[in-house]
Amino acid sequence: MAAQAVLRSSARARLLSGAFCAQRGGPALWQHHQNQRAFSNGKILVEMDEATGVAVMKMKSPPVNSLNLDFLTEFSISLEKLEIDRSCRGLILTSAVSKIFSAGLDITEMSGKSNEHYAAFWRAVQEMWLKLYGSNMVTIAAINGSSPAGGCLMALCCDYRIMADNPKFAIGLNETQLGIVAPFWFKDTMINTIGNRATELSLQLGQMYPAPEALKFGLVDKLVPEDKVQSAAAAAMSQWLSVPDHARQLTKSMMRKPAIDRLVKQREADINNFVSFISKDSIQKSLQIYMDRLKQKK
Ligand SMILES: CC/C=C\C/C=C\CCCC/C=C/C(=O)SCCNC(=O)CCNC(=O)[C@H](O)C(C)(C)COP(=O)(O)OP(=O)(O)OC[C@H]1O[C@@H](n2cnc3c(N)ncnc32)[C@H](O)[C@@H]1OP(=O)(O)O
Repeated sequence: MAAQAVLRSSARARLLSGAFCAQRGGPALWQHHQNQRAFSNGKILVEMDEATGVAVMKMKSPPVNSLNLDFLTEFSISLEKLEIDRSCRGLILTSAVSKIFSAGLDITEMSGKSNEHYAAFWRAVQEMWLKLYGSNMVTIAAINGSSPAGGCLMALCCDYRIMADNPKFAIGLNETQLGIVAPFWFKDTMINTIGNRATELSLQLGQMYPAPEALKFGLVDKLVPEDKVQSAAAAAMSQWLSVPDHARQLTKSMMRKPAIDRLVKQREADINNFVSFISKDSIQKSLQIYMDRLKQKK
């Protein structure tokens, strides 16, 4: 895919230079055990089944798998490593943290930091989206917990979503509830999944949907009991992998390329937009109020 080609160069350069690995105290090498391979960079664990060509990526950044700069960098590099591995055809994205898929973007990365930091953070968010939404692999989200905002975006980037059938777990793009605005590419990803009107309702209200409602709304494709999420994802994966890769990949590209190209074309403008928006005093105040409420609910 065009966007993949653009993206691959920078992440691959970092991957090959080992800059990221050195920063983490050593290269994230594959560990082999029978038919399994695994690597971990700290916040992400990847287990690959060589017999099926399916990798399971587990987010393990407690307490809530919030997407900070370190996490996003590890995520993109791990994904790139799988993308360039020809034996890997499918990816199941899930969480190793109980009851949480991902709490979305780390709010502390968007509060009280320098403009340079906001720009680096937003570039990393964009990169995560470009890589996951544009992946050539079959991607299935095994949503085993709550998944607000950026966590919902990650799930929406996948080709298929299976969620634990627990009404305590909710998913949605709730940005307006924080007093912030989901950018156009978050919106495009949701429109491509549930359509324009449902997206407008959902985004304006900043709606979080408990699992059963998320299924009705089309935000997720299937609900299964909590302890069956991984096995259901594996079963769905084998169905998806029965389709010839080249035909499925070209079809995926046809569906997603317009949205991907749109961000690729305006990447720098989107970063500048984010920085000027997020650094406003009124927005910083809204985020502070939201964080205070989160802490007070305990
Ligand atoms: C014009 C437009 C132009 C450009 C764009 C402009 C704007 C930018 C748009 C940015 C898009 C933003 C996307 C996002 O993802 S924003 C993040 C949204 N996330 C949330 O709202 C989630 C909030 N969290 C929760 O609801 C709950 O924590 C959760 C996930 C349901 C788990 O609940 P629970 O198990 O009870 O855990 P706690 O609430 O007690 O949380 C534990 C601990 O984690 C801290 N925390 C939670 N979420 C976050 C987060 N997202 N970032 C940072 N920290 C988080 C929480 O405060 C607790 O911390 P403590 O120190 O008290 O233990």
